Amino acid sequence: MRMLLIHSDYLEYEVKDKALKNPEPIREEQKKGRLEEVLAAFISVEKVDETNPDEVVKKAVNEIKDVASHIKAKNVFVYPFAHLSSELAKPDVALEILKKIEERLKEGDLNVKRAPFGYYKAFKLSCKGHPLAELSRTIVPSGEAKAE
Ligand SMILES: C[C@@H](O)[C@H](N)C(=O)N[C@H]1[C@@H](O)[C@H](n2cnc3c(N)ncnc32)O[C@@H]1CO
Repeated sequence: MRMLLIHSDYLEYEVKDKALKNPEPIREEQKKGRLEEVLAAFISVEKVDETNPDEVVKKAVNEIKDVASHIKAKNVFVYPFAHLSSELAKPDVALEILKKIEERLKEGDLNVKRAPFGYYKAFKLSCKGHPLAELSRTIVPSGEAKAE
């Protein structure tokens, strides 16, 4: 899994079109979304994650919580983003993993949204620019060497 973490004044998105034949079904109110003072987690789920989804979910949640507490962000946006890797996991596996990350984060005291999966989306972001405002993380199941 590859994550790009951006601390932003806000993140807003608008669903434009289907990017998969069968995108995640969404309600009207999910076609647009916005959070203020947010840690945006742009996530590419990778093939290697299919070997142990539960472990990568746990590691991703820990990383996101750790960064959120350091930058004192109470809002997190889980954002499916297929552009951080050339070895993407299958969509059905990726969606399940992203849903689990959202659920686990919600168990804590963070306010969490997840952007819809399987769509082209317009989005606006306002990176804060402090030293911890732009971070990336590579997460793999243990026992898997990550080819650089
Ligand atoms: C396109 C761009 O504007 C938008 N932001 C986009 O990326 N859309 C992606 C994700 O929502 C999702 N998706 C499919 N596979 C994956 C995967 N392995 N990991 C994460 N998302 C995935 O399916 C869409 C097409 O790849």
